[in-house]
Amino acid sequence: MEEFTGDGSSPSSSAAPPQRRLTVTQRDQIAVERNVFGILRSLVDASVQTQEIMLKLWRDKHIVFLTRGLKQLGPSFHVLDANRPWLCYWILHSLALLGESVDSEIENNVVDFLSRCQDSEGGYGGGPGQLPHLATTYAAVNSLITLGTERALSSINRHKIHSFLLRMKDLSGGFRMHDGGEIDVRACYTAISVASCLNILGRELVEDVGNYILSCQTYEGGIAGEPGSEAHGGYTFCGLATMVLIGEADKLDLPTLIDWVVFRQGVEYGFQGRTNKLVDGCYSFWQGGALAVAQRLLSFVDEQLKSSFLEGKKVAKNNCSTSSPYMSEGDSDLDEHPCQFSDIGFYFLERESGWGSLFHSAALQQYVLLHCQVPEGGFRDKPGKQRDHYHSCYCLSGLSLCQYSWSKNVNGPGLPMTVLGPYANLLEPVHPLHNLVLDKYYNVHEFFSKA
Ligand SMILES: CC(C)=CCC/C(C)=C/CC/C(C)=C/COP(=O)(O)OP(=O)(O)O
Ligand SMILES: [Zn+2]
Repeated sequence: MEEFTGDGSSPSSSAAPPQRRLTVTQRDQIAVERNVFGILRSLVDASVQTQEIMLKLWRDKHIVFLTRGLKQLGPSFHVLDANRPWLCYWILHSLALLGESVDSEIENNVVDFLSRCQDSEGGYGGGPGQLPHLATTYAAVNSLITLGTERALSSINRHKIHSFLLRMKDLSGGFRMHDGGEIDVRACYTAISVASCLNILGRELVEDVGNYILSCQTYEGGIAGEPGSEAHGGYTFCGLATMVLIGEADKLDLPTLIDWVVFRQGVEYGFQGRTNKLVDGCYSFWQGGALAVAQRLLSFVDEQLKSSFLEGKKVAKNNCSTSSPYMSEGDSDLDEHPCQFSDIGFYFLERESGWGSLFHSAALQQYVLLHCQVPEGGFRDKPGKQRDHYHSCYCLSGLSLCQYSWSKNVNGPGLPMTVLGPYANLLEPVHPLHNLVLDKYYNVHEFFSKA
């Protein structure tokens, strides 16, 4: 076989120092390898570009879809007629997560519309003149907090809402959704969340609600809507958040609850709402939110694991005590200072996340961006389903939780490594107990702490 030197000159037998020689086959091999390397590199580049495109958050399209929804809320809008405060919240909160604010005309329309939904005896109904309901009260209050202006916040009749919440309180400790309505964990959460944000949370509202929630934690570890029912992600979030807001999260069986929630993340990377059901984008918030809350409860989980190990049994569930582990010394006199309960949610934000994310947050972002995001704007439950405002709100809320899930503090910066896709995907951070954009929460906390 003819030989070639490595630099292409003729073979030489002179006394010159021996040069490394390559055979034709070797040269061909190098050429082929360079080629393959080049092809691989362009494939990798192309796939990075494709990924950047596929994993891109289509902000502008979402903003158009959401804003259009808000403009349709007028008197001629009859779809979801009893749910219009919800539509306001889903849309306004989604826009706030995207860092968008609404113009003053829309803002005034929303404030006027919600004022017409406010009952003269307190609370908000699903539309003007409708029965006040806890779910729509939560949606209306969160909408007004998200608007955040003086006009929006002062349109809320806090004292009347307080009477409405007291009227919904049941002897069991739980709350009814409306006069004569069902008692469930959703009602407890919406009542306590609203009272906490409005700085009207006192002992009379808190009394025994913890015991009611404890009676809903099931053998699986998750929380059901009512005693004896099946554990569900929506109620697990509501139950856990309520327990934190009243300072009693340590009474839940936290290790089992966390176990149940983390195993709800499926092979599709999304979360399912309950055992053996399909994954759905909205559980990115309900289940992801429960874990975002739980990751700040490390000290209680440690305590429970230690005591269950030492005692060889589960922690007693009804080990009631009135002092809250969230409060600083001297805060125990709650009867004289009932509004200190409202500060629990505020100080919760200072609790550090001991573990980092408890779920696969990059995988969940992939599910939301690739399978739930509709490129024309909006989000859906899963491929094959239509986009809607509810799924847009909870997919975006879950996405935000993922992006900040490795930050030590809730208001720490979103770390580039934890944002899947381009960094421009980064959303605003949320208060995980209320699902309000953090700045909006700080604003309302300050506004009503003077009251
Ligand atoms: C603040 C507030 C009002 C919170 C609500 C929380 C929430 C989402 C509760 C879930 C209710 C529920 C049992 C849905 C099951 O629907 P399904 O059977 O259609 O869905 P699945 O198959 O995913 O369980
Ligand atoms: Zn859903």
